[in-house]
Amino acid sequence: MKIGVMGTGGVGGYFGGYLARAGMDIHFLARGKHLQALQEDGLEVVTNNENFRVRIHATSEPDDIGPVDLLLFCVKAHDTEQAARYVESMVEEDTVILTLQNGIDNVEKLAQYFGEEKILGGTAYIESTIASPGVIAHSGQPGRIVFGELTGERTERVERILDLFRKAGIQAEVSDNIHQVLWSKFLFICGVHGVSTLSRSSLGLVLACPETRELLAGVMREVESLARKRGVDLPADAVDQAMALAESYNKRFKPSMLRDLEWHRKTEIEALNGMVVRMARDLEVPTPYNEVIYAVMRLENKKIENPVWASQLSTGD
Ligand SMILES: NC(=O)C1=CN([C@@H]2O[C@H](COP(=O)(O)OP(=O)(O)OC[C@H]3O[C@@H](n4cnc5c(N)ncnc54)[C@H](OP(=O)(O)O)[C@@H]3O)[C@@H](O)[C@H]2O)C=CC1
Ligand SMILES: CC(C)(CO)C(=O)C(=O)O
Repeated sequence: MKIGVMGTGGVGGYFGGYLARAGMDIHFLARGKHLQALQEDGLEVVTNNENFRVRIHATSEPDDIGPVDLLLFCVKAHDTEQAARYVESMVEEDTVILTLQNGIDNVEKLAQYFGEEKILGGTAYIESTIASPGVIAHSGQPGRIVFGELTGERTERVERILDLFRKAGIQAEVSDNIHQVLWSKFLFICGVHGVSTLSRSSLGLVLACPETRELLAGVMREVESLARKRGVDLPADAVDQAMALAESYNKRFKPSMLRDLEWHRKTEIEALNGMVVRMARDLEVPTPYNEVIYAVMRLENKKIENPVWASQLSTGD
């Protein structure tokens, strides 16, 4: 099976690295200094218990790769549409596209572009990032993928992809209700990413302060109300489950949105709490906590995207 990776970052570089090490026919799209390092020195994956470097085919030209059987979609949610246009030449009739991104509208965006029948929903449970050009650093538990057909069917293509992941030593499972999986994770990360980033605090600190802990649960409850209004079949105790999951994380855990903010990189706020606010307005679901997070984080994104404007309004007489 010929595999393409759209976005060789924390997620694409980690899982793609394992697939490459297992000898799979895999091709990576990257750019800038990261691409140069990948081409010159290979891809290095650094984890808690093992480090490895593997020679890979990395390029910024989709035409150099050509059509693939499986395309792993691993860019930030705000890059989904540009990336979809970019990889057009890699997608043919039987190509399967598996998104491992955070957010709940990536499937829909990809389906609009390529057709729903090509898309598998998925999510990654992992803490990983590009530590330096060519190097993916991972921490915490081994990365895990949950994915499935949008219809919930256990198809032959899903079995083949599961087999591929497992042969590469990647923990993976198939869900017969991927919409529920995506919404449960969305509820979790809108709370955890939103409150940790707003307060510039690790998850342990957020949980240790009663007020931010209540804020965290409140953000999650708003997402739960929205999901129920949209008819998403979340478990009855979705918020309790998400809070228990938050408790199970390392106390020093910093979500990727907080890391992005600290490194002055555009955050995924539009695809997370911003998405909640927009959908909730249409459905008349009150989401005041999410609105505050969105307003503050939207400003942060504007400052990152337009530093000259930000400094003109911040300094001087
Ligand atoms: N990292 C994590 O621990 C987790 C992340 N996720 C989710 O997975 C998704 C990916 O996250 P993550 O891997 O951290 O993101 P990264 O920013 O680390 O990786 C995305 C990569 O895609 C590259 N890219 C984007 N557009 C193009 C393009 N047109 N051509 C070539 N390269 C391109 C980016 O390059 P550039 O930097 O130049 O923009 C970047 O290197 C997000 O939705 C995230 O929320 C989910 C679970 C955990
Ligand atoms: C919360 C976590 C680590 C789940 O894997 C995540 O999705 C992220 O930080 O982007």
